This record gives sequence, structure tokens and C-alpha cells, in this order.
Amino acid sequence: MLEIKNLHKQFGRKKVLDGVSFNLNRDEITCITGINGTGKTTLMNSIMGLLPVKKGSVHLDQEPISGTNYDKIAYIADTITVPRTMTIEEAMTFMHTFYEKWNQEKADELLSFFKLQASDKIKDLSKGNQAKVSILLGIAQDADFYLMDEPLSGIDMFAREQILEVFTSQFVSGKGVLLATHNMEEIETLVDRVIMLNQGIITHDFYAEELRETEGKSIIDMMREVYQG
Ligand SMILES: Nc1ncnc2c1ncn2[C@@H]1O[C@H](COP(=O)(O)OP(=O)(O)OP(=O)(O)O)[C@@H](O)[C@H]1O
Repeated sequence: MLEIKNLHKQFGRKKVLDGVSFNLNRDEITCITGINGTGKTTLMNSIMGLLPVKKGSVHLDQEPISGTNYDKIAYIADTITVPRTMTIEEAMTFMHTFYEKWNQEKADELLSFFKLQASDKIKDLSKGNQAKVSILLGIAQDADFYLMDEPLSGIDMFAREQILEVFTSQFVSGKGVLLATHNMEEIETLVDRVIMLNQGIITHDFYAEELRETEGKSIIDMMREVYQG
């Protein structure tokens, strides 16, 4: 389990995270959502230790995040994080040297699933194919938890369908997934659990199926209630 406890983050006087706590389970897709500027990227970066926080902690299976367990969490940011001048092949080799658990078999399977050519330079790829490369490079790290920031932003419906298929396939089976998005329509059918962030705090944390069964509402209905009032 990934335990996020009491995270506080501010930029200058602006409080962005004001005591955010939740646990993430393996074998579950959780979505953190909220309107633009609500702090989703800040939360992802804080969990990954890429931003210093004022207060709070992150533990994985009761152990604080450190050099020994950091490779159990993979972060797929909203922009590609390897130099774009690399070919996909070079990017995979580069990742292989950094990640002990790098799974080349998974990378090759994803390459063919996405119909990408390893010899292509990343900078020459469409936005949708660059997003696929990002996902490939993240998933082949064979982590226990994947954190993804806006994985579908600005890409066409065909690329989106392929990427969504990855999230319901054996590629992430048994893994914990945290997706951050303000665009719930794109992923509503995929998500097990939803965490809503508003003005620095978690206002709602629920399972989509329970919401449908007990209140007859969709995630989008709930978002309208919370964010539009
Ligand atoms: N480095 C920074 N310095 C100052 N303010 C920042 C910085 N990074 C983010 N912020 C502010 O923190 C708030 C939260 O930003 P963040 O990018 O985390 O929101 P978000 O929910 O991911 O937004 P979006 O849905 O638009 O991607 C915003 O008001 C933003 O302007």
C-alpha cells in the first residue's frame, strides 16, 4: 500500500495542499481529479519527492520512500522526460541503465501493441505517439505503483482508445495506478476509485461502482455537484 499522509505544500503564501492524506491499493485504478489549478500536478510531484513539502510523508508498505524502494513507483509525467533527439530504441536503452527492474519484454510487447518503430526519433512522432512512448517507458519500469499526470491530454480518440486498453490489460494487472486528470469524460469507464481535490483538501473519496449502486450517479454527476455547486 502507498500511504500519503498529511501533505502540506505552498508556493509563497498560496496553500496548494493543505493536509492531503489517502492510501493507494495495488490492483486498483484511482483517479485524482479537480478543476484546473487545484493542485493535482503539485500532489503528484510531492508524492514523488520532486518537490519539497512543508509537512507530510509518503510510505510504501510501511517504509518511507528512499533509494531502496523508489523504483517501486513509476511516474509518467504529462510530457516526455527523455531527450526528444533520442530514438525509441535509445530511450529504452537509456531507461534500462537506470532501472534495475526494467522489463525489456514488456517494453517490446508495448512497442508492438502501439505499433511504434524503435528506430523512430521521438521528436518526429505525433503527440499521441509521444504519449504512447511515455507510457511504454513508464510501464516497462515494472513498478508496483504507476502515477500518471494527464496521460490523455491533447491526443486523438484513436490513440486514446489504445492507451485506455493498456490500463485494462495484463500490462498493469496487479499494479496500483493513480491517474490525475481534470478531464473525467476520457477515463470514467476505467476508474475504480475517485479522489476529489478542492482548495487544498480532499473533499470526496469514493468507489465509482458504489456511487452508481447507492446513489444512481456517475462520476461526472458527482463532479458537477462538487465543482459547479
Ligand atoms: N512552481 C510554482 N510556483 C508558484 N505557483 C505554482 C507553481 N506550481 C504550481 N503553482 C500553482 O499551484 C496551483 C496548483 O497548480 P497545479 O499545476 O498543481 O494544478 P493542477 O490541478 O495540476 O492544474 P491543471 O489541471 O491545470 O493541470 C496553481 O495555482 C498554480 O498556479
